[in-house]
Amino acid sequence: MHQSSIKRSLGVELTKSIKQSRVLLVGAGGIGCELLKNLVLTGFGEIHIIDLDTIDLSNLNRQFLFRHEHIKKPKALVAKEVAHRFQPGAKLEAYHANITDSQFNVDWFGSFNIVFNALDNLAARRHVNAQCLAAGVPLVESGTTGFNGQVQVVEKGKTECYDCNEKEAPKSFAICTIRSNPTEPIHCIVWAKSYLIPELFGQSEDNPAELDTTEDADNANEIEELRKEAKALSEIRSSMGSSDFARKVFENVFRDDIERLREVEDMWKVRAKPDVLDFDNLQEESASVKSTVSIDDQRVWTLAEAFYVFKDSADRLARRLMEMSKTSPGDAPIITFDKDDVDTLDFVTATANLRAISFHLEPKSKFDTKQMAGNIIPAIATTNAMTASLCVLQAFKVLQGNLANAKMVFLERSGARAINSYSLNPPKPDCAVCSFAQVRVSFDPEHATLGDLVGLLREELGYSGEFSIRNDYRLIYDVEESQLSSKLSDKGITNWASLTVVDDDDVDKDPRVNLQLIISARTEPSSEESKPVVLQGSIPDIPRKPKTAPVPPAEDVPITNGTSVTGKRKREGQDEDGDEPMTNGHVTKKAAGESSKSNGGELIILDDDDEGPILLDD
Ligand SMILES: Nc1ncnc2c1ncn2[C@@H]1O[C@H](COP(=O)(O)OP(=O)(O)OP(=O)(O)O)[C@@H](O)[C@H]1O
Ligand SMILES: [Zn+2]
Repeated sequence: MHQSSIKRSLGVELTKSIKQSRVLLVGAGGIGCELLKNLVLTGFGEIHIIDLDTIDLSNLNRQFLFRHEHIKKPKALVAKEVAHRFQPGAKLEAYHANITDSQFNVDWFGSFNIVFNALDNLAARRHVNAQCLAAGVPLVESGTTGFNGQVQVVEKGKTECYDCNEKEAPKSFAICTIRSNPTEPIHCIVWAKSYLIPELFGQSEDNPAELDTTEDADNANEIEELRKEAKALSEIRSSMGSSDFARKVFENVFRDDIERLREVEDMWKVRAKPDVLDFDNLQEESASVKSTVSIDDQRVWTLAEAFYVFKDSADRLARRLMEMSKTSPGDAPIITFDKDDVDTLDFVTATANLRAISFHLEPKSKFDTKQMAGNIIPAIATTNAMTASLCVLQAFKVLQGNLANAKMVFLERSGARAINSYSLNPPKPDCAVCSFAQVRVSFDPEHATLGDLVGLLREELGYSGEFSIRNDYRLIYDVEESQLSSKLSDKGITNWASLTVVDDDDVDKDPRVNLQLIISARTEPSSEESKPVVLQGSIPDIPRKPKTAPVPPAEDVPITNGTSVTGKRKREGQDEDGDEPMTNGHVTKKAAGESSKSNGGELIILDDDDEGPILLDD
């Protein structure tokens, strides 16, 4: 958009603050490329871009700033160079670096008006969240998976932070589901990939990550059964190389095992018993299957085809393993599942489908199996583009100081609307990440000890009871600590370290909220009388932890734990269809031809050729 149209749409005031803003963009991947283009074209005054990665062939389909000739070059630098061409007057700065590096300290974060996260991992997101809270800089957090997208505005003391809500643990499946009672195709795929392949060709794992091995009552019997079967399979394993190998595997898992399960009558009251598969029948039926069938990855194979691929891939893997033992005798060779290793993918697709058919579940194509087994959710350029635009719309509210109208926005396909937005919740009072007080402390790296720091907390900040000090990685001090004379630098505390003091006193003693200590190395030379650890600024008033969490205002839709993208969260009040009650957020369309109203305030008009302008009045 031309600058004068922007001024007309957004108003003089907002256009001016956009121009004067210094913003940081963390991540120049799928969302980052789109966002950078938006920021540059909207006229943001100064944009700093950071990304630790280099460009890969697989990025080119959606990270549109990158071309073939850029492969292996740093994303941040290329993104800067290419985006600069859109707006030659733009002031851009690029860093090919990790955002968690200590050079990007709190003061550096504090030099920006807004930070945008366009990251792909929890650790970096958490880090930026914490730094923005410490620096008091607003953060626009975003993420996408497939067709889903999410944008969240975070401002210390005013909104929930990224960590106010617990994040969902990676998905794992109960052993009994995988082993005995698969009810979805994914259960068969996980069985093939995380159980059968390791047992036959790899190292039998006691605790594969995808299996929940907690020994509760339900699982205990299964674990016992599993051990018995593992033994049978390891005997089969020793027949590898003989012409019987595939038959032995097949008869173990698709005949004997299924027969055993069919006898557990209780299991089949509400669903059909699994079918026993017959090796000889299928051998006959598969005689006419083309030897190239496994190349056909889009079409779901028939039972006979799956059988053919099973036998063929089992033989390929067995030959490979024997070859490997010959070339490196002594080491026990193993083959593990890799979605890009065709032999293992063929084996997983074929065995998962044989199992799916046996349990009356839907078999999957090799292509789908690859996505599911590799936990791949394809990135979708359109979702990234829409999410990046929503980030900019939210940034406008932040710049206008209009947080009351800023929103948590979700893009989704399942609900009635593609875009849903919700008022921002106030910070969770018991969130250890954002409910904190903060002090700055300078220290003399050569002399300061843990005792000096603990002394400062006791004497100047009034900590009398039990408390502990930790950093992101470990405990530095607690009441049992005896090494008070160790130097802080020996404890890994360097310039710009951030430590958290946790008041461990009982609730009845009215413990303080967490205290964040930002520690910087002293710049002026130490004199004889200067203390090794010195509080900067005045003594802060550290609030007490709330006893019970206050109820959020009634008009807000509470946002709690669940599934989504930036933090894998789901909203309370959302029913199974994904239709949630809407409160404030809504998207309305303005009749085509109506003129755009520019009040420099809350209305944002987007031009849409087909439908007329779209008014986002959120
Ligand atoms: N700690 C970090 N510091 C700087 N940049 C980071 C950090 N962690 C992740 N990133 C960057 O964030 C970007 C996230 O983009 P995106 O989700 O599109 O991932 P991708 O790796 O480019 O693509 P995909 O994972 O889908 O193949 C990546 O370019 C990645 O290098
Ligand atoms: Zn929080």
